[in-house]
Amino acid sequence: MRNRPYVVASAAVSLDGFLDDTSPERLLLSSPEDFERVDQVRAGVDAILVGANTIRTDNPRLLSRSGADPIKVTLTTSGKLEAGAQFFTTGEVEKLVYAASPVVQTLESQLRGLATVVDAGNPLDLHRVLADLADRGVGRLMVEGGGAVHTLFLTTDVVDELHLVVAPLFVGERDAPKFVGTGAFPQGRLLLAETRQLGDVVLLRYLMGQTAVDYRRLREAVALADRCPPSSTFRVGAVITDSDDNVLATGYSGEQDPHDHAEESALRKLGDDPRLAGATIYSSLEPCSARASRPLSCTRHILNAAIPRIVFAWHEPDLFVHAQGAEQLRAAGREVIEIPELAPLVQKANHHLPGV
Ligand SMILES: NC(=O)C1=CN([C@@H]2O[C@H](COP(=O)(O)OP(=O)(O)OC[C@H]3O[C@@H](n4cnc5c(N)ncnc54)[C@H](OP(=O)(O)O)[C@@H]3O)[C@@H](O)[C@H]2O)C=CC1
Ligand SMILES: Nc1c(N[C@@H]2O[C@H](COP(=O)(O)O)[C@@H](O)[C@H]2O)[nH]c(=O)[nH]c1=O
Repeated sequence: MRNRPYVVASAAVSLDGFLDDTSPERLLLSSPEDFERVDQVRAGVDAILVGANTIRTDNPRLLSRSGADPIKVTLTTSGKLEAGAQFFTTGEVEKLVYAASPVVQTLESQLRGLATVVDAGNPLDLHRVLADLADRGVGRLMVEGGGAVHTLFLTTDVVDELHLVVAPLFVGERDAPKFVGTGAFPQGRLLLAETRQLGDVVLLRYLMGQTAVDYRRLREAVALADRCPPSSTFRVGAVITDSDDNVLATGYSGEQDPHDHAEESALRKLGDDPRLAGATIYSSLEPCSARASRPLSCTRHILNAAIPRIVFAWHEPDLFVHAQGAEQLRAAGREVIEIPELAPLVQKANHHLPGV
Protein backbone atom coordinates (compact mmCIF):
# COMPACT_ATOMS: atom_id res chain seq x y z
CA MET A 1 0.00 0.00 0.00
CA ARG A 2 1.44 3.39 -0.93
CA ASN A 3 2.37 5.76 1.84
CA ARG A 4 1.64 9.08 0.19
CA PRO A 5 -1.36 11.34 -0.44
CA TYR A 6 -3.33 11.38 -3.68
CA VAL A 7 -1.61 14.18 -5.59
CA VAL A 8 -3.43 16.66 -7.85
CA ALA A 9 -1.02 18.94 -9.75
CA SER A 10 -2.70 22.13 -10.93
CA ALA A 11 -1.41 24.84 -13.25
CA ALA A 12 -2.63 27.52 -15.61
CA VAL A 13 -0.43 28.08 -18.67
CA SER A 14 -0.23 30.46 -21.60
CA LEU A 15 -0.46 29.15 -25.16
CA ASP A 16 3.34 29.09 -25.23
CA GLY A 17 3.59 27.10 -21.99
CA PHE A 18 4.45 29.79 -19.42
CA LEU A 19 3.15 30.05 -15.85
CA ASP A 20 3.74 33.77 -15.51
CA ASP A 21 5.50 36.66 -17.22
CA THR A 22 8.55 38.52 -15.87
CA SER A 23 6.65 41.54 -14.54
CA PRO A 24 6.41 41.91 -10.73
CA GLU A 25 2.61 41.41 -10.73
CA ARG A 26 1.16 37.91 -10.86
CA LEU A 27 -0.17 37.11 -14.35
CA LEU A 28 -3.80 36.04 -14.19
CA LEU A 29 -4.09 33.21 -16.69
CA SER A 30 -7.28 31.62 -15.34
CA SER A 31 -10.70 33.10 -16.14
CA PRO A 32 -13.03 34.06 -13.25
CA GLU A 33 -14.89 30.79 -13.80
CA ASP A 34 -11.63 28.86 -13.57
CA PHE A 35 -10.51 30.66 -10.40
CA GLU A 36 -13.84 29.55 -8.95
CA ARG A 37 -13.09 25.93 -9.94
CA VAL A 38 -9.58 26.14 -8.45
CA ASP A 39 -11.13 27.42 -5.24
CA GLN A 40 -13.43 24.38 -5.13
CA VAL A 41 -10.53 22.01 -5.75
CA ARG A 42 -8.70 23.67 -2.85
CA ALA A 43 -11.75 23.12 -0.64
CA GLY A 44 -11.71 19.41 -1.53
CA VAL A 45 -8.13 18.66 -0.52
CA ASP A 46 -6.44 18.30 2.85
CA ALA A 47 -3.34 20.30 1.94
CA ILE A 48 -2.03 22.63 -0.75
CA LEU A 49 1.65 22.94 -1.69
CA VAL A 50 3.64 25.59 -3.52
CA GLY A 51 7.39 26.01 -3.93
CA ALA A 52 9.23 28.63 -1.87
CA ASN A 53 9.80 30.70 -5.00
CA THR A 54 6.06 31.06 -5.57
CA ILE A 55 5.77 32.38 -2.01
CA ARG A 56 8.56 34.87 -2.70
CA THR A 57 7.19 36.06 -6.07
CA ASP A 58 3.38 35.85 -5.65
CA ASN A 59 2.92 36.14 -1.89
CA PRO A 60 -0.16 33.87 -2.13
CA ARG A 61 -2.69 33.30 0.65
CA LEU A 62 -3.75 29.83 -0.53
CA LEU A 63 -7.11 29.95 1.23
CA SER A 64 -10.47 28.68 0.00
CA ARG A 65 -13.76 30.57 -0.08
CA SER A 66 -15.69 27.40 -0.95
CA GLY A 67 -14.96 25.33 2.15
CA ALA A 68 -12.48 24.58 4.88
CA ASP A 69 -8.99 25.94 4.23
CA PRO A 70 -6.43 23.24 3.45
CA ILE A 71 -3.17 22.93 5.37
CA LYS A 72 -0.47 25.01 3.63
CA VAL A 73 2.78 23.33 2.65
CA THR A 74 5.98 24.55 1.06
CA LEU A 75 9.44 23.23 0.13
CA THR A 76 12.70 25.08 0.52
CA THR A 77 16.39 24.31 0.21
CA SER A 78 17.72 27.85 0.70
CA GLY A 79 15.52 28.58 3.74
CA LYS A 80 14.75 32.03 2.29
CA LEU A 81 11.24 32.57 3.58
CA GLU A 82 9.87 35.76 5.16
CA ALA A 83 7.81 35.38 8.32
CA GLY A 84 5.61 38.22 7.04
CA ALA A 85 4.54 36.31 3.91
CA GLN A 86 0.77 35.84 3.61
CA PHE A 87 1.42 32.09 3.44
CA PHE A 88 2.23 32.32 7.17
CA THR A 89 0.08 35.22 8.29
CA THR A 90 -3.30 34.34 6.76
CA GLY A 91 -5.69 31.51 7.67
CA GLU A 92 -6.07 29.61 10.91
CA VAL A 93 -4.70 26.43 9.35
CA GLU A 94 -1.47 24.60 10.02
CA LYS A 95 1.53 25.65 7.89
CA LEU A 96 4.24 23.12 7.13
CA VAL A 97 7.67 23.98 5.78
CA TYR A 98 9.71 21.03 4.48
CA ALA A 99 13.28 22.22 4.53
CA ALA A 100 16.61 20.74 3.55
CA SER A 101 18.48 19.69 6.71
CA PRO A 102 21.12 22.50 6.82
CA VAL A 103 18.50 25.28 7.10
CA VAL A 104 16.08 23.60 9.52
CA GLN A 105 17.40 25.15 12.74
CA THR A 106 17.53 28.71 11.40
CA LEU A 107 14.05 28.42 9.92
CA GLU A 108 12.65 27.01 13.15
CA SER A 109 13.72 30.09 15.04
CA GLN A 110 12.54 32.46 12.28
CA LEU A 111 9.11 30.85 11.96
CA ARG A 112 8.45 29.96 15.61
CA GLY A 113 4.71 30.13 16.30
CA LEU A 114 3.92 30.53 12.59
CA ALA A 115 4.80 27.18 11.02
CA THR A 116 6.09 23.70 11.71
CA VAL A 117 9.48 23.16 10.08
CA VAL A 118 10.17 19.56 9.07
CA ASP A 119 13.58 18.19 8.16
CA ALA A 120 13.20 16.79 4.64
CA GLY A 121 16.77 15.49 4.25
CA ASN A 122 19.77 16.73 2.38
CA PRO A 123 19.10 16.97 -0.49
CA LEU A 124 15.38 17.42 0.11
CA ASP A 125 13.71 14.05 -0.43
CA LEU A 126 10.21 14.30 -1.92
CA HIS A 127 9.26 10.73 -0.95
CA ARG A 128 10.10 11.62 2.64
CA VAL A 129 7.95 14.77 2.41
CA LEU A 130 4.98 12.82 1.03
CA ALA A 131 5.29 10.03 3.59
CA ASP A 132 5.35 12.62 6.37
CA LEU A 133 2.25 14.34 4.96
CA ALA A 134 0.45 10.97 4.81
CA ASP A 135 1.45 10.29 8.43
CA ARG A 136 -0.08 13.65 9.36
CA GLY A 137 -3.39 12.54 7.84
CA VAL A 138 -3.14 14.31 4.48
CA GLY A 139 -5.07 12.07 2.09
CA ARG A 140 -5.34 14.53 -0.82
CA LEU A 141 -2.66 17.05 -1.73
CA MET A 142 -3.01 19.81 -4.33
CA VAL A 143 0.26 21.03 -5.85
CA GLU A 144 -0.17 24.50 -7.31
CA GLY A 145 3.38 24.99 -8.59
CA GLY A 146 5.43 26.74 -9.66
CA GLY A 147 7.44 25.21 -12.46
CA ALA A 148 10.32 23.80 -10.42
CA VAL A 149 7.91 22.08 -8.07
CA HIS A 150 5.76 20.72 -10.92
CA THR A 151 8.92 19.38 -12.56
CA LEU A 152 9.99 17.77 -9.27
CA PHE A 153 6.62 16.07 -8.68
CA LEU A 154 6.18 14.90 -12.28
CA THR A 155 9.71 13.56 -12.68
CA THR A 156 9.44 11.79 -9.32
CA ASP A 157 6.29 10.16 -10.75
CA VAL A 158 4.08 10.99 -7.78
CA VAL A 159 1.25 12.82 -9.57
CA ASP A 160 -2.16 11.14 -9.82
CA GLU A 161 -4.10 13.91 -11.56
CA LEU A 162 -2.91 16.84 -13.63
CA HIS A 163 -5.23 19.80 -14.05
CA LEU A 164 -3.82 21.94 -16.84
CA VAL A 165 -5.64 25.10 -17.81
CA VAL A 166 -4.73 26.68 -21.13
CA ALA A 167 -5.29 30.44 -21.34
CA PRO A 168 -5.71 32.21 -24.71
CA LEU A 169 -2.63 34.43 -24.59
CA PHE A 170 1.10 34.35 -25.32
CA VAL A 171 3.84 35.41 -22.93
CA GLY A 172 6.81 35.16 -25.28
CA GLU A 173 9.52 36.06 -22.74
CA ARG A 174 12.60 33.83 -22.56
CA ASP A 175 13.08 34.32 -18.82
CA ALA A 176 9.47 33.78 -17.77
CA PRO A 177 8.79 30.60 -15.70
CA LYS A 178 7.70 27.62 -17.75
CA PHE A 179 5.16 25.00 -16.63
CA VAL A 180 7.97 22.42 -16.47
CA GLY A 181 11.67 22.29 -17.18
CA THR A 182 13.60 19.36 -18.58
CA GLY A 183 13.82 15.96 -16.89
CA ALA A 184 12.88 12.31 -16.99
CA PHE A 185 9.09 12.60 -17.10
CA PRO A 186 6.83 9.53 -17.00
CA GLN A 187 6.78 7.94 -20.44
CA GLY A 188 3.72 7.35 -22.57
CA ARG A 189 0.46 9.18 -23.07
CA LEU A 190 -1.58 10.38 -20.11
CA LEU A 191 -5.22 9.46 -19.80
CA LEU A 192 -7.45 12.40 -20.72
CA ALA A 193 -10.35 12.09 -18.25
CA GLU A 194 -12.08 15.41 -18.98
CA THR A 195 -12.03 18.64 -20.97
CA ARG A 196 -14.06 21.61 -19.78
CA GLN A 197 -14.45 25.14 -21.13
CA LEU A 198 -14.51 27.73 -18.34
CA GLY A 199 -15.04 31.16 -19.84
CA ASP A 200 -12.20 31.63 -22.32
CA VAL A 201 -9.87 28.95 -20.88
CA VAL A 202 -9.92 25.18 -21.26
CA LEU A 203 -9.29 22.71 -18.47
CA LEU A 204 -7.54 19.48 -19.46
CA ARG A 205 -7.82 16.93 -16.67
CA TYR A 206 -5.40 14.03 -17.03
CA LEU A 207 -4.88 10.92 -14.94
CA MET A 208 -1.43 9.42 -14.53
CA GLY A 209 0.36 6.28 -13.37
CA GLN A 210 -1.56 3.71 -11.34
CA THR A 211 -4.52 6.09 -11.09
CA ALA A 212 -4.89 6.01 -14.90
CA VAL A 213 -4.53 2.21 -14.92
CA ASP A 214 -7.23 1.89 -12.25
CA TYR A 215 -9.60 4.27 -14.05
CA ARG A 216 -9.25 2.38 -17.36
CA ARG A 217 -9.82 -1.04 -15.80
CA LEU A 218 -12.73 0.17 -13.70
CA ARG A 219 -14.38 1.58 -16.83
CA GLU A 220 -14.06 -1.91 -18.36
CA ALA A 221 -15.70 -3.44 -15.29
CA VAL A 222 -18.51 -0.88 -15.50
CA ALA A 223 -19.06 -1.70 -19.19
CA LEU A 224 -19.22 -5.45 -18.45
CA ALA A 225 -22.44 -4.87 -16.50
CA ASP A 226 -24.17 -4.32 -19.87
CA ARG A 227 -23.92 -8.09 -20.38
CA CYS A 228 -25.97 -8.91 -17.27
CA PRO A 229 -29.26 -10.67 -17.99
CA PRO A 230 -32.38 -8.76 -16.87
CA SER A 231 -32.68 -8.95 -13.09
CA SER A 232 -34.38 -7.36 -10.10
CA THR A 233 -31.06 -6.89 -8.27
CA PHE A 234 -27.80 -5.04 -9.00
CA ARG A 235 -26.16 -5.29 -12.43
CA VAL A 236 -22.43 -5.31 -11.77
CA GLY A 237 -19.23 -5.99 -13.74
CA ALA A 238 -15.83 -7.10 -12.40
CA VAL A 239 -12.30 -7.44 -13.78
CA ILE A 240 -9.35 -9.06 -12.00
CA THR A 241 -5.81 -8.16 -13.05
CA ASP A 242 -2.41 -9.37 -11.93
CA SER A 243 0.36 -7.13 -10.57
CA ASP A 244 1.38 -6.21 -14.16
CA ASP A 245 -2.15 -5.23 -15.17
CA ASN A 246 -2.79 -8.37 -17.23
CA VAL A 247 -6.43 -9.42 -17.09
CA LEU A 248 -6.81 -12.71 -15.20
CA ALA A 249 -10.60 -13.01 -15.29
CA THR A 250 -13.81 -11.06 -15.75
CA GLY A 251 -17.34 -11.56 -14.49
CA TYR A 252 -20.77 -10.00 -14.35
CA SER A 253 -23.93 -10.49 -12.32
CA GLY A 254 -25.99 -13.52 -13.39
CA GLU A 255 -23.20 -14.76 -15.69
CA GLN A 256 -23.63 -18.51 -15.12
CA ASP A 257 -26.46 -18.58 -12.62
CA PRO A 258 -29.07 -15.91 -11.81
CA HIS A 259 -27.62 -15.62 -8.28
CA ASP A 260 -24.01 -15.05 -9.43
CA HIS A 261 -22.40 -11.78 -8.37
CA ALA A 262 -19.80 -10.29 -10.70
CA GLU A 263 -16.82 -10.67 -8.33
CA GLU A 264 -17.86 -14.19 -7.35
CA SER A 265 -18.15 -15.21 -10.99
CA ALA A 266 -14.73 -13.77 -11.91
CA LEU A 267 -13.07 -15.35 -8.85
CA ARG A 268 -14.57 -18.78 -9.54
CA LYS A 269 -12.68 -18.86 -12.84
CA LEU A 270 -9.34 -18.53 -11.01
CA GLY A 271 -9.56 -21.06 -8.17
CA ASP A 272 -6.52 -20.58 -5.93
CA ASP A 273 -4.34 -19.02 -8.64
CA PRO A 274 -1.13 -17.75 -6.92
CA ARG A 275 -1.28 -14.54 -8.97
CA LEU A 276 -4.22 -13.46 -6.80
CA ALA A 277 -1.69 -12.55 -4.09
CA GLY A 278 -0.65 -9.52 -6.20
CA ALA A 279 -3.96 -8.92 -7.93
CA THR A 280 -6.45 -6.05 -8.11
CA ILE A 281 -10.17 -6.64 -8.38
CA TYR A 282 -12.19 -3.92 -10.12
CA SER A 283 -15.90 -3.94 -9.42
CA SER A 284 -18.44 -1.40 -10.61
CA LEU A 285 -20.21 -1.73 -7.22
CA GLU A 286 -18.73 -1.99 -3.73
CA PRO A 287 -18.29 -5.72 -2.97
CA CYS A 288 -21.30 -6.99 -1.02
CA SER A 289 -20.95 -7.79 2.68
CA ALA A 290 -24.09 -9.90 3.25
CA ARG A 291 -26.08 -12.26 1.02
CA ALA A 292 -29.48 -13.90 1.23
CA SER A 293 -29.05 -16.41 -1.61
CA ARG A 294 -25.49 -17.67 -0.97
CA PRO A 295 -23.44 -18.37 2.17
CA LEU A 296 -20.42 -16.17 1.33
CA SER A 297 -20.41 -12.47 0.50
CA CYS A 298 -18.11 -11.14 -2.24
CA THR A 299 -16.13 -9.37 0.49
CA ARG A 300 -15.54 -12.77 2.12
CA HIS A 301 -14.55 -14.31 -1.26
CA ILE A 302 -12.04 -11.48 -1.79
CA LEU A 303 -10.65 -11.89 1.73
CA ASN A 304 -10.34 -15.66 1.21
CA ALA A 305 -8.59 -15.13 -2.12
CA ALA A 306 -6.08 -12.78 -0.40
CA ILE A 307 -6.48 -10.12 -3.11
CA PRO A 308 -4.67 -7.05 -1.75
CA ARG A 309 -6.32 -4.25 -3.83
CA ILE A 310 -9.96 -3.50 -4.47
CA VAL A 311 -11.15 -0.67 -6.73
CA PHE A 312 -14.82 0.21 -7.09
CA ALA A 313 -17.01 3.05 -8.37
CA TRP A 314 -20.31 3.11 -6.49
CA HIS A 315 -20.88 2.59 -2.77
CA GLU A 316 -23.69 0.07 -2.44
CA PRO A 317 -26.79 2.01 -1.39
CA ASP A 318 -28.80 0.55 1.50
CA LEU A 319 -31.53 -0.89 -0.75
CA PHE A 320 -31.35 -4.50 0.38
CA VAL A 321 -28.85 -4.56 3.25
CA HIS A 322 -26.56 -2.08 5.07
CA ALA A 323 -23.43 -2.43 2.94
CA GLN A 324 -20.11 -2.68 4.77
CA GLY A 325 -17.86 -4.25 2.11
CA ALA A 326 -15.34 -1.40 1.82
CA GLU A 327 -15.23 -1.03 5.60
CA GLN A 328 -14.60 -4.74 6.18
CA LEU A 329 -11.92 -4.94 3.48
CA ARG A 330 -10.11 -1.91 4.90
CA ALA A 331 -10.37 -3.29 8.43
CA ALA A 332 -8.66 -6.44 7.13
CA GLY A 333 -5.76 -4.32 5.83
CA ARG A 334 -6.66 -4.39 2.14
CA GLU A 335 -6.14 -1.33 -0.05
CA VAL A 336 -9.57 -0.06 -1.07
CA ILE A 337 -9.83 2.67 -3.71
CA GLU A 338 -13.06 4.38 -4.65
CA ILE A 339 -13.45 6.21 -7.97
CA PRO A 340 -16.80 7.94 -7.43
CA GLU A 341 -16.67 9.87 -10.71
CA LEU A 342 -17.59 6.61 -12.48
CA ALA A 343 -20.54 5.99 -10.13
CA PRO A 344 -23.14 7.75 -12.35
CA LEU A 345 -22.45 5.18 -15.11
CA VAL A 346 -23.09 2.35 -12.63
CA GLN A 347 -26.27 4.02 -11.43
CA LYS A 348 -27.42 4.30 -15.05
CA ALA A 349 -26.98 0.53 -15.46
CA ASN A 350 -29.10 0.07 -12.32
CA HIS A 351 -32.03 2.35 -13.11
CA HIS A 352 -34.35 -0.66 -12.84
CA LEU A 353 -33.87 -0.63 -9.06
CA PRO A 354 -36.32 1.39 -6.98
CA GLY A 355 -34.86 4.69 -5.79
CA VAL A 356 -31.82 4.59 -8.14
N1 LIG B 1 0.06 29.83 -13.45
C1 LIG B 1 0.07 29.06 -12.40
O1 LIG B 1 -0.79 28.18 -12.27
C2 LIG B 1 1.11 29.24 -11.37
C3 LIG B 1 2.16 30.09 -11.58
N2 LIG B 1 3.16 30.17 -10.68
C4 LIG B 1 4.31 30.99 -11.01
O2 LIG B 1 5.47 30.19 -10.97
C5 LIG B 1 6.58 31.02 -10.67
C6 LIG B 1 7.45 30.32 -9.63
O3 LIG B 1 7.90 29.09 -10.12
P1 LIG B 1 9.40 28.59 -9.88
O4 LIG B 1 10.31 29.73 -10.00
O5 LIG B 1 9.61 27.43 -10.76
O6 LIG B 1 9.44 28.18 -8.36
P2 LIG B 1 8.60 27.18 -7.45
O7 LIG B 1 7.43 27.89 -6.88
O8 LIG B 1 8.38 25.90 -8.15
O9 LIG B 1 9.59 26.96 -6.22
C7 LIG B 1 10.82 26.35 -6.42
C8 LIG B 1 11.51 26.29 -5.09
O10 LIG B 1 11.10 25.16 -4.35
C9 LIG B 1 12.16 24.77 -3.47
N3 LIG B 1 12.61 23.40 -3.68
C10 LIG B 1 13.12 22.62 -2.71
N4 LIG B 1 13.51 21.45 -3.19
C11 LIG B 1 13.28 21.46 -4.48
C12 LIG B 1 13.50 20.52 -5.52
N5 LIG B 1 14.05 19.32 -5.28
N6 LIG B 1 13.16 20.85 -6.76
C13 LIG B 1 12.60 22.07 -7.01
N7 LIG B 1 12.35 22.99 -6.06
C14 LIG B 1 12.70 22.70 -4.81
C15 LIG B 1 13.32 25.70 -3.76
O11 LIG B 1 13.21 26.76 -2.85
P3 LIG B 1 14.46 27.62 -2.35
O12 LIG B 1 14.82 28.46 -3.51
O13 LIG B 1 13.95 28.37 -1.19
O14 LIG B 1 15.51 26.63 -2.00
C16 LIG B 1 13.01 26.14 -5.18
O15 LIG B 1 13.62 27.35 -5.53
C17 LIG B 1 6.03 32.34 -10.21
O16 LIG B 1 6.23 33.28 -11.24
C18 LIG B 1 4.54 32.09 -10.03
O17 LIG B 1 3.76 33.19 -10.35
C19 LIG B 1 3.14 29.45 -9.52
C20 LIG B 1 2.10 28.63 -9.24
C21 LIG B 1 1.00 28.46 -10.15
N1 LIG C 1 -1.80 32.69 -11.80
C1 LIG C 1 -2.61 31.65 -11.63
C2 LIG C 1 -2.46 30.79 -10.51
N2 LIG C 1 -1.50 31.02 -9.60
C3 LIG C 1 -1.48 30.32 -8.31
O1 LIG C 1 -2.38 30.91 -7.40
C4 LIG C 1 -1.65 31.39 -6.27
C5 LIG C 1 -2.31 32.62 -5.66
O2 LIG C 1 -3.18 32.15 -4.68
P1 LIG C 1 -4.09 33.14 -3.80
O3 LIG C 1 -3.24 34.24 -3.28
O4 LIG C 1 -4.61 32.25 -2.72
O5 LIG C 1 -5.17 33.63 -4.70
C6 LIG C 1 -0.31 31.69 -6.87
O6 LIG C 1 0.70 31.79 -5.94
C7 LIG C 1 -0.10 30.49 -7.72
O7 LIG C 1 0.20 29.34 -6.95
N3 LIG C 1 -3.30 29.75 -10.40
C8 LIG C 1 -4.27 29.50 -11.30
O8 LIG C 1 -5.02 28.51 -11.19
N4 LIG C 1 -4.43 30.33 -12.35
C9 LIG C 1 -3.65 31.39 -12.56
O9 LIG C 1 -3.85 32.11 -13.54
